[in-house]
Amino acid sequence: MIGISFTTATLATRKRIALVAHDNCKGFLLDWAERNKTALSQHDLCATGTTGLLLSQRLGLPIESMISGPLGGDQQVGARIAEQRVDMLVFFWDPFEPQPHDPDIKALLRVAAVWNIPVACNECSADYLISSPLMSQPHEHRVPDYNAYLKGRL
Ligand SMILES: O=C(CO)COP(=O)(O)O
Repeated sequence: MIGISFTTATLATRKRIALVAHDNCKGFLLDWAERNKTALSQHDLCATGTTGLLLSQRLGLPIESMISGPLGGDQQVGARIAEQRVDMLVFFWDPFEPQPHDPDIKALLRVAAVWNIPVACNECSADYLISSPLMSQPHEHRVPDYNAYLKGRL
C-alpha cells in the first residue's frame, strides 16, 4: 500500500468479536452462532442492534449491542475497529439486496481491511475462522503505523 507504513499489534487470546447480519441472513448467523456457542463464549462479543438482541436471546451470552445498522451501527463497529477495540468481524451481508445504508457497509468493510482484522462474510468463512488455532492464542498482525503516518503528514 503506497505511502503507508506498518507496524505490528497483537490480538489477545480473548478476542473482541463483532457480529452483524442483514435481515435475510440473520437466521444463518443465529444458527452458526448457536453451533459455535462454546467457542464464542471464550470471547467478548458485540453486535449491531437487532443482530445483538436476537443473538443474546438465542445464546444467552452477554453481547454488547450497538445502534441498529441502518441507524449508524455499522459506523459504530467501524469506529471500534479503527480504535483497535474490535479484533474480528463476522458480517453476513446480503449479496442479493441493496441496503439503505450501503455506504456505511462499504465503510465498515473498508476499515476492517485497513486494520487487517479477520473478516468472515458467510457461514463457511466463519467456520474456518472460528476453528482456527489462532482463535485460542495471541496473534501478531500487521497494522498501520499511526505515529509514522502522522509524522509523514507534517
Ligand atoms: O444493517 C445491518 C448491517 O449493515 C445490521 O443491523 P441490525 O443488526 O440492526 O439489523
